Amino acid sequence: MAVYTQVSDEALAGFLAGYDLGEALAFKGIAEGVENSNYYLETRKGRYILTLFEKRVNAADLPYFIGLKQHLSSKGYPCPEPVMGLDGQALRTLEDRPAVIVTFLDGLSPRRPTAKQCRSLGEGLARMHLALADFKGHRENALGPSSWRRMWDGRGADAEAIQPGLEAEVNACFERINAARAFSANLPRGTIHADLFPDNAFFLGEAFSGAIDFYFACTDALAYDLAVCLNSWAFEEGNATDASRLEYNFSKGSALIAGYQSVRPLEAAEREALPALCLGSAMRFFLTRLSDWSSTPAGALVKPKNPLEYAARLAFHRKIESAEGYGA
Ligand SMILES: Nc1ncnc2c1ncn2[C@@H]1O[C@H](COP(=O)(O)OP(=O)(O)O)[C@@H](O)[C@H]1O
Ligand SMILES: N[C@@H](CCOP(=O)(O)O)C(=O)O
Repeated sequence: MAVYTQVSDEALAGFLAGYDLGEALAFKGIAEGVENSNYYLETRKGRYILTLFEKRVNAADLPYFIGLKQHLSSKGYPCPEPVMGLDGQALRTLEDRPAVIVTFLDGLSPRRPTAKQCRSLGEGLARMHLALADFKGHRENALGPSSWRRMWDGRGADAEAIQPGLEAEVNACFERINAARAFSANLPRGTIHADLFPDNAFFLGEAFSGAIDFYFACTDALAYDLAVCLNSWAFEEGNATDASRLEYNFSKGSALIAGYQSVRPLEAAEREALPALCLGSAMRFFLTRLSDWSSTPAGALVKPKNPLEYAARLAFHRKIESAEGYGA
């Protein structure tokens, strides 16, 4: 579960005294999530999420993330809205951690997204890109292409240990990424979510109702965000023992791209870059998962995510030559 920091009753009461929310009527740790400690909070004013930021989030980035959510909320985009304290600040301290309260978002994260939900998600992603077009904040993508080689160096044996032959496969993918123009091309850039997986998107029925967890958001190619979503929404989930049988679901992928393009049509250069961007974003999640997999001790509170699910995606993308291969 992802509650790394316990909050005492006294600390919570003292913290809430800094807001105009009243006292807590309900306060419960949330099991989902892997990065930070999240609590469900209810007061007479409404329902909220209280987040305490743990070690992987750089405290210096927090004003950027808060500003981004304020910007989206001010445009009516459905996302958690930071709640200000009586001093006008959203970012405060609780149990020696940076902490924020944000509004609670209704909706459910799909376990197995349908093609209709993929289309709606694509629309929601493009609307997010447009709503953020005039956001002034800037943050480099700390997990962008220049970090991948560094993350991979020295990890070949870890990869071989989970699947013989994987080191050579990953090296072959790096050759393909290095040869691709996508990462140096002048693709349209802007503020991207960079982690809009199904567990970070909410739906009411088939309709996208909002996005959460903006803690990887950064300035990067807009089509890279679409590639992250194709990876996380359009592959049929396998299980821990048979991740190699994951397959691209053409109907879901093509619905996601169509939904995106119904709001923001892709430029020719973005279409051309799509296979390399999909390969690159699969590499990014493969590498962070491989690192977590190798460094998480057995019996740890949070179960690391399976890197083989992303090795399967790498193998798929290496064979795709054009955007048509994804149903674009
Ligand atoms: N604003 C919100 N409204 C409703 N539920 C939320 C909200 N923010 C987080 N949650 C719940 O908390 C869980 C963990 O949040 P998340 O931001 O993904 O955590 P982490 O950054 O630790 O991975 C989500 O899966 C969701 O169930
Ligand atoms: N989406 C990433 C892990 C990040 O977890 P989140 O709970 O913060 O979305 C992955 O699946 O590897």
